[in-house]
Amino acid sequence: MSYADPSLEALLQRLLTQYQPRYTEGKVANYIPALAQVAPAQAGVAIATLDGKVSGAGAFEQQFSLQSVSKIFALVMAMNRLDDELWQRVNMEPSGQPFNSIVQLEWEKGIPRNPVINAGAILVSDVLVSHYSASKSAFLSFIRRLAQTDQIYADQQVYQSELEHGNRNAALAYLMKSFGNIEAEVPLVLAQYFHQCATAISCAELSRALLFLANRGVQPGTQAQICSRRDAHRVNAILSTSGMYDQSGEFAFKVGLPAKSGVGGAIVAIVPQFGVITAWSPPLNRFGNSVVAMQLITAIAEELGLSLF
Ligand SMILES: NC(=O)CC[C@H](N)C(=O)O
Repeated sequence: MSYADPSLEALLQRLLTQYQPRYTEGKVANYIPALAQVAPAQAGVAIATLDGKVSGAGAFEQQFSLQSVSKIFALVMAMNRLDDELWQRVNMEPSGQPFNSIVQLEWEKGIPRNPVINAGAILVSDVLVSHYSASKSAFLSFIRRLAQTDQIYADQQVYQSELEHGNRNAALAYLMKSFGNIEAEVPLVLAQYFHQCATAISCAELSRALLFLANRGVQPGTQAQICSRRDAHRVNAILSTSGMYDQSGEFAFKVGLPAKSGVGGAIVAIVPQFGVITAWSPPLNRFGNSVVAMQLITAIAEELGLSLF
């Protein structure tokens, strides 16, 4: 049982009422039928703070498709198994390209620019398949442990839809395999990646699950060391420069927090030493980032003075 902070709740409610009507400015992801069916006029927002409180407004307890935000959890799991070897196989630079771009990967000989574009995340999925037994359930157990609930599953409809329409991700995976940068069989790696993307989670659960990144790798409450302090720093650095795809520069300029978006409509922002904000609303802008979630997080960071810079 967690408690809410009434003043944060009032702030979230006010901003949600102000920004939710702007969902009409975006378009729900339509690259797979399972996501194209999601109703657009929805939004939720939640803040988990290091003292264990979770405050929310709107549909903050409703689950949505985690999509690219899953790349954070997979990356932490991979970092827990590989040290420098990981950073020889994937770079740490912003890409300046759409998240599923292929050209750059060919130029750069199968080494993805960073672990949060699709190519990099597929490589990270390869590390999980190769270094964890039962890697799909290991991923799910990791998120459940962090979110402190067993009510998190991979949505089978989304998973099937991803598999059936995954040609571009398959192209990225086979291209990396041709350069010798993927170890396992490509279908296994893609199944792992799509399974991660298909995770269904709520704003409240996601905010709670990522608190360790705001707390130098330690999960507040249990005090468990989820990753090293150095790796928490590294993940936040990558999210600051690359987490919002080719809108990462603008996001740093306007908000100034490590953040990650997903085409399910979620954006999560890490506020070191304070907590984690998750906003969700399905319609996306042309970069694949949620229109309303972007506005909500920008406004929250501004009102609470959360920018790191
Ligand atoms: N940006 C995203 O959320 C991309 C995830 C999506 N499943 C894909 O691989 O294309």
